[in-house]
Amino acid sequence: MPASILVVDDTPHNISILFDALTHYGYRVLAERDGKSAIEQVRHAQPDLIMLDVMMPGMNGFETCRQLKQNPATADIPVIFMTALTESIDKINGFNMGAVDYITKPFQLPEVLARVQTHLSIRQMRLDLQTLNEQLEQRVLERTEALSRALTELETLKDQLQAENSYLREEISQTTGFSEIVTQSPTFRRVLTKIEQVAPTNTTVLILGESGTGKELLARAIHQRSGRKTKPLVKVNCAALPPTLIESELFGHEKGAFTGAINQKIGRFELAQNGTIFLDEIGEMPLDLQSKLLRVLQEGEFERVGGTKTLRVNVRVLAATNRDLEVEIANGRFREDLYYRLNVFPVKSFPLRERKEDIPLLVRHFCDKHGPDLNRRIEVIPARVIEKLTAYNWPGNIRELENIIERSLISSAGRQLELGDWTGTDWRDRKNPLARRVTPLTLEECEREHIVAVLESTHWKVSGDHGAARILDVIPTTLESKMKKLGIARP
Ligand SMILES: Nc1ncnc2c1ncn2[C@@H]1O[C@H](COP(=O)(O)OP(=O)(O)OP(=O)(O)O)[C@@H](O)[C@H]1O
Repeated sequence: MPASILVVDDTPHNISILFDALTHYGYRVLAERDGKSAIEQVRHAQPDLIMLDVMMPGMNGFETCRQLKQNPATADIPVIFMTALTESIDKINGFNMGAVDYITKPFQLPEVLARVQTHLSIRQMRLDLQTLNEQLEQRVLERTEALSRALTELETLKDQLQAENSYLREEISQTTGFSEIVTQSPTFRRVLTKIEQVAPTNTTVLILGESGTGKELLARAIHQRSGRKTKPLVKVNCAALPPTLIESELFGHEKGAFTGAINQKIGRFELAQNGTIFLDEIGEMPLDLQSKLLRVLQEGEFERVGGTKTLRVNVRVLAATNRDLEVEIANGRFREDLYYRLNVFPVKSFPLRERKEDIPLLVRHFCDKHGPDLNRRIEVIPARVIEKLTAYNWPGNIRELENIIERSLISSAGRQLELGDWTGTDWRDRKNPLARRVTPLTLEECEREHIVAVLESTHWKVSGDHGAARILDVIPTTLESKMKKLGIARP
């Protein structure tokens, strides 16, 4: 569509010149002879450009322009003023009215055409820009709406996930409250409650229980739940160290303190400063060292081996044993005062045979714990596998179960757990058929277990001052005949 131009001039001759020239260049030309009718025409024809004479009878060009610019429907149409060279007018006033240009009469047609073209292109560009802006705004609006919808969905999803998360956390903490300790046994849960109560304090805890029942796990849980958790948890296994080395391991030594002490050594108590020390197998601690340990427990003070300087430490002590310390005291192998100092808060970790309801959970836990390393993904744990595992008495407790599951994973090629060649018989059964039975124990089994435990604690010494017969309060020959009857023999 050709651009339309309105020419407003009270002189017909001027109109005619412009009409001819502009139509010649393909523009559509409209004409008016006064300001008032020009405003009418603009309103209804909406031309692309207005050429407006300044000096007109009635309403002059400036006033006509002012009124056009006041009306939002016509304000955007560019106005070019036409003025005779002889006329003295205030051109600035014209620009203030909103005009874009001036041309002078008599017309220099090439100049007129060039100016008309320029202003029509500028107007076209402005219109294009406006359309683009509108399209852009529309798109931004659409995107914002789409985004705000997506955001609403995300918010809902986030709320759901948060709810789910807190539910899961609650469920986990309801199961144990300790992410790494697996149990659903009410008895063991009571143990965990005790752990939870004592953890934030500085109290010494004595963890009792058979080997492999998770005593170390409980010690770690206490440290983790204490105010010392960012400080070290230092473990000392008293059974793993030769008695002669325990002292320097615990308290350190000075250079030259004994043959082989080439350098000064910092002991574990110093390493555990402001943290926790876990004395595993405390029953194995040599008697002569027990008084030194008692002093650290009571005063927080000690000297390095070969040293004279007294060192002070702030260390919380956790100890564990699978021995009956009271029997050890009776046998003169454990200091009574140390026992009372350690036994402030005893916690008993139960043997697996007394919490067999945990077997399915533990089996699943160990499949997940060791499966990835062995490249196994167990999805099915058959009921017959659980039944067979439950029928067993687990003398080695959870550690033994963990080993069996690790071994089973190796022989399970598919997604189902297989026990392989595991027969479920205790190696001790070969010597003693009585132990094959699962709990509850018969009176005779109970008697046998007790006698074996006491004999173990006396290193199989039957008679004499520190012998088992004295502890059991029977004469040695009676004990010997009982041992014979129950099939108890020194290993
Ligand atoms: N309740 C449990 N949940 C998950 N794993 C357990 C649990 N109890 C024990 N375990 C695992 O069984 C193994 C033996 O546990 P731990 O070393 O704590 O026993 P312990 O009583 O300290 O043994 P020991 O007296 O021989 O030192 C560890 O690998 C431990 O992670």
